[in-house]
Amino acid sequence: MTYEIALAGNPNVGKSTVFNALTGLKQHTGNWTGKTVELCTGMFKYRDNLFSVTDLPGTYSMRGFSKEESVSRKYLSEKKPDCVIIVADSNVLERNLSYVLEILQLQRNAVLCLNMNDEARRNGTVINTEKLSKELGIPVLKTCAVKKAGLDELKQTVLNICEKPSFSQDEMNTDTFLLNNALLLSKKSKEICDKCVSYRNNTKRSGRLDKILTSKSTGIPIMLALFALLFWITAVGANYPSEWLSALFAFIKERLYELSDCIHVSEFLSGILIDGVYTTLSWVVSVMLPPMAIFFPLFSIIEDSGYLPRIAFNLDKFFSRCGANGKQSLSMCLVSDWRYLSLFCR
Ligand SMILES: Nc1nc2c(ncn2[C@@H]2O[C@H](COP(=O)(O)OP(=O)(O)OP(=O)(O)O)[C@@H](O)[C@H]2O)c(=O)[nH]1
Ligand SMILES: [Mg+2]
Repeated sequence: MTYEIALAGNPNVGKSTVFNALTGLKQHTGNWTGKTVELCTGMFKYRDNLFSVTDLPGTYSMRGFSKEESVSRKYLSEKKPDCVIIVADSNVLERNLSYVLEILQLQRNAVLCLNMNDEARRNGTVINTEKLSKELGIPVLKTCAVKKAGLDELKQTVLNICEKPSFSQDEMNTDTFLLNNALLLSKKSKEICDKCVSYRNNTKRSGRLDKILTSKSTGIPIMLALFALLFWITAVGANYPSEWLSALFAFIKERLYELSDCIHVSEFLSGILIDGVYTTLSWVVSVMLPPMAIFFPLFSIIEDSGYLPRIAFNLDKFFSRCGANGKQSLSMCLVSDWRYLSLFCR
């Protein structure tokens, strides 16, 4: 049999990582929001069944109007896949649950995949999957997609749902189903989490840190200071290796002149090769390589720390005034930082 399944959930919860782990493809992943912007489909085989998986762009609600939001909403409401894998970040389940509840309004043949279980365990967040499953009326399981943990159980659960769906598409249009939905939605995310999730103190500490990094008074100054520091370290730090590389290339250039004299290369040819090709290449390498070698590792550290989605959140209000959204700030930041750096380092 061939079944159609979809991966849905909030941005940056690991949908594409689950997708890659299931299909063996290499869909773009990274620690900031809004990487997947279009539908991406792949296949995998499990117990003689073929599954066509669609990785949906991450969204915060069904009511948004950005391109990614409409792509996901349209797919879930019109395409009606055999099963939806709803991916949630176990560390911030309460925040993720409102979208889970919205998806369940449209599609009950679903499984909740509590991803990033490794981090949740480290932070002391304990989720009672049985209770949560009862509350939501769908299977719930824990995964760690980067380590491919929990994926066999996920595939088996998906197969069970596809073979024996809890609701047929017709049933999902009946009054009983709609009443059931109303009951489910009447719970708020907090009420469900209070029953099913317990936290250790450091989760509260990280919540406090989150407030500082995203509050109006401190969020923007911290962000500006951090980027100024990043820019300064890159620009100033790159000058030293740039000078060393220039000196090294100048030394090699002298040797190349000597070599061309020695083997009697014509002035015209040595002009093209040494003054043209070699000098241009060595100039580009000595000017561009050092800032790149400093900027990108530093940016990766910031990415790994999970700060980028906070930047997107902080800037969302400003960007929305010109019809854009906060997620675009990251690509703009990368491009503009890079342009200024290459001018500055010259
Ligand atoms: N620690 C940990 N990190 C994970 C896990 N799964 C995914 N990640 C990381 O989480 C980040 C986001 O993963 P993506 O797969 O790009 O998330 P996404 O939901 O597709 O994001 P959008 O496409 O922006 O909606 C990446 O840095 C992944 O490496 C996990 O189980 N544990
Ligand atoms: Mg993605």
